[in-house]
Amino acid sequence: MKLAMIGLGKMGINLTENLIRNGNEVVAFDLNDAARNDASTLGAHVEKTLEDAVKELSAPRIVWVMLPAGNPTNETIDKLSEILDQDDIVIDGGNSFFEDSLRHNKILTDKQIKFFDVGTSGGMSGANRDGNFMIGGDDPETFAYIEPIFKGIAQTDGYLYTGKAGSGHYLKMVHNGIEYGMMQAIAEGFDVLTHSQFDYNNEAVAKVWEHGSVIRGWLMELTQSAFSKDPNLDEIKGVMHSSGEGKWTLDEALKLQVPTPVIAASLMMRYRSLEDDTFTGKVVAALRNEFGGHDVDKK
Ligand SMILES: O=C(CO)[C@H](O)[C@H](O)COP(=O)(O)O
Repeated sequence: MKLAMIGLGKMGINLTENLIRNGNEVVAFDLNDAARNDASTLGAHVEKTLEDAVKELSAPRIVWVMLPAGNPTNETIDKLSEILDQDDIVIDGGNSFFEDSLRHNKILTDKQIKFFDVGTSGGMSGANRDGNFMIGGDDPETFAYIEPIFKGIAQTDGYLYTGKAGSGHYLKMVHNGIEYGMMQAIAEGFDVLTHSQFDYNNEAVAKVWEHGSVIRGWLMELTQSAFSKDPNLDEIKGVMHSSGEGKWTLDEALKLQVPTPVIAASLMMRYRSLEDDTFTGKVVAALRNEFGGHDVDKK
């Protein structure tokens, strides 16, 4: 099929390669010259504006938006709602907040443009080959029309049409909440090992856990990969940034009154990691000193 890829960052460029490898024709657009050159090298037809990229397509035009969540995606979808026609199709494959996707769905369906909110998992390598896609959208018939795209670029059984608009990004949000908890647990386990009386080799431990253990999986493979490059992670700081999905999952859990202590704690640990020293820590240390005479570390 022929489609436009809007956004050629880490995910968009890999999806472009995956789409082309699977027989699709890609018209690619990004503001960045180097990214457009990369896409051209991969065999995409590149254009310098969103409007020109869209003009290269024929009806029903399929436009895949692969931009950071928030303003870049919101502004692009607003613009697409102006330049696309009835029955054209917009796919948002980024990590948009599902309520933004519900709003995008309304803006586009008011103009009879079809919208699919697609959670994309598997990182850069999954975007490039055998990825994972969670696809929401109100129109199952249009999904059947675009399904061959996903069949080609996803791992076998690696895509799911989840029904109503918003449900794809909602599922990806919860997926990322789970991801926070799983990574935090792996990290805490290695922290215990590092502080223990035994002399473990982190990479060897990750490797053995990959082979037949209950906790094997891709995250463990990535753990081994990281330790193979930097055995004790001496070269990096323990600062854990976040892009919002863990917070959205927790917000939603609080709204629904569903207990999610692991995801909550994982998110708090990320926030904690952004601070060298915390006022909370000072207060607790001062109180321990006040009631129990426990030592405090002085600057
Ligand atoms: O969706 C992803 C993986 O599944 C992205 O890598 C996302 O950025 C991860 O979330 P965070 O940046 O908050 O760790």
